Amino acid sequence: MALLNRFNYTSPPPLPSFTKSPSTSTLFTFSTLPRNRRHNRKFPSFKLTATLAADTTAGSVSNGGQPKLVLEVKDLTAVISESGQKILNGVNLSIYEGQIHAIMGKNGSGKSTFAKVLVGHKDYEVTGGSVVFKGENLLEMEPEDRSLAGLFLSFQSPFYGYIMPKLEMVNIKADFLNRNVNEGFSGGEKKRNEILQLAVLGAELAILDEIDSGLDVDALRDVSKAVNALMTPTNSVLMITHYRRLLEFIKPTYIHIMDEGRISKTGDISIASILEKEGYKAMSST
Ligand SMILES: Nc1ncnc2c1ncn2[C@@H]1O[C@H](COP(=O)(O)OP(=O)(O)OP(=O)(O)O)[C@@H](O)[C@H]1O
Repeated sequence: MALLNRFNYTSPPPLPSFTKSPSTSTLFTFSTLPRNRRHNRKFPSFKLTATLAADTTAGSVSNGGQPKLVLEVKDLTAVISESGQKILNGVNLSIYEGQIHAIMGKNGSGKSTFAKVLVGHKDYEVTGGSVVFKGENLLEMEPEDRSLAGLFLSFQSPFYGYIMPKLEMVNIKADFLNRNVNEGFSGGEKKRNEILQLAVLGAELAILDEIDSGLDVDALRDVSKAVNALMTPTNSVLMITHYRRLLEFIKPTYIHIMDEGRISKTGDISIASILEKEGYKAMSST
């Protein structure tokens, strides 16, 4: 029985606690949507094996005591457009300003699909649920409109003066500017380049899909440093990873486990430690 795939939006739960020792392309979501933020104080709660309850407002910024909701995903279901195969089976997730959320999960559990659905990738069709991004109904927007609204942006033509300090921050040599984006870059350099996009564009919500894949330890440190340096009280990050080492560099407010197209568990960094020691069987909902 899945114990954690249900959200209770009725009352603010206590802080997370555990009672049990219990692939793809990289993309970014950039938000420059109008500031008609909704001050929504609905909090999800969860149950993990014995007891886990997560107040996902932890780590969020309080302006006048009111955490600001950046992304609210409710019961999101989606299929592959071509085949109709169901991939997302009711994703629920709330991200508040200043938070870093990590999604982990077995291969094929739907992590990247979730990320792509958020940016309106044409391969997927949303069949149910809702996604509110800073008060806007994301699902009503065409992918182009999401891009125009700042949801997805591909870095094309840098403004030299503006990005020089950013280049330094992510440890990229200035000759980068003389090359076309991603032309002649190694895998690790591409990752740094992608983080540079994030640096330049100042994403408010960045979705980082396996930014740790293919990076050597120095590059991982650089990339993580850049992400951390970009965090402000109003920035948020949703990162997908298989490995705890990234989470040691970029410390998540919450870790979610995706299983068969839904978030089945939520907790703190200890989830990653358990995963590393025991594998996903330790996350089994039985
Ligand atoms: N465009 C597509 N066409 C066909 N199948 C797809 C497509 N996109 C996703 N899938 C399938 O949907 C399932 C979920 O894929 P997804 O890439 O979201 O998983 P994931 O959790 O990111 O996996 P990994 O950890 O290996 O990156 C997989 O079985 C995958 O083969």
